[in-house]
Amino acid sequence: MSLNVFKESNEAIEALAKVFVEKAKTAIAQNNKFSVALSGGSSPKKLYDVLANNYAEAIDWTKVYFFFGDERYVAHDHADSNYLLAKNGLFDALPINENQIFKVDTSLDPASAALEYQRSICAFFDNKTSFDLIILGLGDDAHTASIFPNTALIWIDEELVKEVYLEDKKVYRISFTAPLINQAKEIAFLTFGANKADAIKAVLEGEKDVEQYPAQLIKPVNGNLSWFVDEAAVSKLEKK
Ligand SMILES: O=C1O[C@H](COP(=O)(O)O)[C@@H](O)[C@H](O)[C@H]1O
Repeated sequence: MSLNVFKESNEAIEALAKVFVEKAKTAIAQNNKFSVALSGGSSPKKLYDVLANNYAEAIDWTKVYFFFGDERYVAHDHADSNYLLAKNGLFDALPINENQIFKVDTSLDPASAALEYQRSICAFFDNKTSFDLIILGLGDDAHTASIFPNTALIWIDEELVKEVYLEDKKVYRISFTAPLINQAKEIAFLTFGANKADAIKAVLEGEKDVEQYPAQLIKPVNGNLSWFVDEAAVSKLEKK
């Protein structure tokens, strides 16, 4: 595990953008394609801007295949949609075709949407599922993707994608499970801001308690795990 700490969040985002581009170049050179799963929430917005504005010519974007580590169970044009954020920031700004974008079909019921997304992932990878890069965020409560504290999703070990109902928010989400995430070649957390300091401390230095801190589940089987954070986010860590 590598912890990359930057003074400002913008520097952490720039560094992750460089890793994205490096991994894409390597994967495209080796396999003629690059598979990446994007995170949800607000943190990736600036990353999309940096990739679209500074790296438009750096890689062959027609060979990049996009997935979503989690998605809100809303229509694709809903303001909460993770797909919509990526569409506005990235897909519309770069030469990316519809067939390169794997979005969750939220017109299906939640369980069918999860099953169908799993099916399309397995088909893309010909059942040997291993993303070149999975980008994750971290919630203030130490959730990642939509693996929230005290939810059944924490204990899933068979399925790759699963629906989850969040009782407090009264919403469904569709999420990658930890076993799927942990198969990735590269996993990168992008997390910044003082409001993440307790969660990062619990995940990296707290006692093992995946029920409370689901991001502790993220341990790549054969790949690499790295964190891109700002100083504020790690201000409570003992070892930096
Ligand atoms: O709900 C979510 O939150 C986390 C963190 O989001 P952020 O807004 O603090 O960036 C995110 O990683 C996850 O994908 C998302 O659905």
